[in-house]
Amino acid sequence: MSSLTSEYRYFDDAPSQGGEAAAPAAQATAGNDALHGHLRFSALGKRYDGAQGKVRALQGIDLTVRRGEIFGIIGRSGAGKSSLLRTINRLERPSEGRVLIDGEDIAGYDTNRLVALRRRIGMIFQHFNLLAAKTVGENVELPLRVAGVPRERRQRKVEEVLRLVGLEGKRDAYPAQLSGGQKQRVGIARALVHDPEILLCDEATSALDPETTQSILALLREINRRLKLTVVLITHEMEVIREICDRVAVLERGELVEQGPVWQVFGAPRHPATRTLLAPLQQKLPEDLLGQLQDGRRQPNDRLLMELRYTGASEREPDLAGFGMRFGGRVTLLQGGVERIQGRTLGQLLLAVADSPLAAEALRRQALEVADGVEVLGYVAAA
Ligand SMILES: Nc1ncnc2c1ncn2[C@@H]1O[C@H](COP(=O)(O)OP(=O)(O)OP(=O)(O)O)[C@@H](O)[C@H]1O
Repeated sequence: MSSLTSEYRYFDDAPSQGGEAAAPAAQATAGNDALHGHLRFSALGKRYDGAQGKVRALQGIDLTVRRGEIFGIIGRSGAGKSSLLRTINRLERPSEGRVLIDGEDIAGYDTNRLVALRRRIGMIFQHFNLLAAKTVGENVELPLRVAGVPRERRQRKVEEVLRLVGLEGKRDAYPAQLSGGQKQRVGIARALVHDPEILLCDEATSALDPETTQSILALLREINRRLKLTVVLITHEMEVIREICDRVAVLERGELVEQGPVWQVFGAPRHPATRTLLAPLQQKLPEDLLGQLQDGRRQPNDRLLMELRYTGASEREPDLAGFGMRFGGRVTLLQGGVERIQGRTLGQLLLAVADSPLAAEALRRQALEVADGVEVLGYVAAA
């Protein structure tokens, strides 16, 4: 769970001569361009001293986030997502293992280097964390002020980032006068004022309605492409991962249980925890059909129900004419659909086949020629 105090401290804990503090880290990574925005966790573990003893929040995490990708972290509540995210900017200190940013272990960083590191890593939050008594412009300007950036440069930067997030006219507005989506745009603008290499998103769209979520995701994608920013996000909204992430990692009880390209993990989830998380996206057999389902054919015109799955693992797309030719008889699409994720076709189709000369097993074999996976569910009476 996020702690508000430490989030505010994020913008606040620079030493008074903050402007000079950026130098050491900048020097340390200079000449290492290929690695900018690159992130690696190595045998990472995190324990907390909880009220009932030690809580093991993370263990043995080995994970690489590549430069410029949008990387999602999912897991049920308490799986360790926030803990992992917050080790990247050392809002949390690892108990074991290492976090390497641009190839460098951040464990030994002193305050100055930590401040410099946090300027290279922007962060946005679920509840935006804007200061209510300050205008949009002042909120965005705050990290620059803390860093001791001269006034004129601050003004220029604030204008630039507000334009980038589509809030040109809102500089003098107060947060209370903004919609949720606009507030998150302010949060994004504030996170970008130091031209970071990495952007951390902590449930950034979870407080927003679906339409606003879409517009914020579009903005994040645009920023990722335009600024070549590495984005790491945690979310409980699987649609967010599907919409914008390149790769995804699944945490379960503090362990990394699955990772891969989104099309692969979503198309064919291997770990039970992943399957549970993705279950809301899966279509279930409609109740009326479930009630009628029988193992064998009782009447000659009973219909065989088959579920065809497209996992993205092959080039296959649902070939409607092919269904008719291969299965014989009448083929009806009862439910389902496919979508394109990262150029792959993923989805499920529930088909009913009536009056086919083929038996169930022969139909299953035919179906495997036109889909990545098939399940014969049984028979139902003719419609
Ligand atoms: N400051 C803390 N002190 C003690 N235990 C903590 C602390 N922060 C997190 N934990 C515990 O560590 C575990 C992982 O928590 P974490 O917040 O990282 O999970 P999460 O996946 O982000 O959960 P959520 O989706 O609910 O935010 C949980 O058991 C949590 O109770």
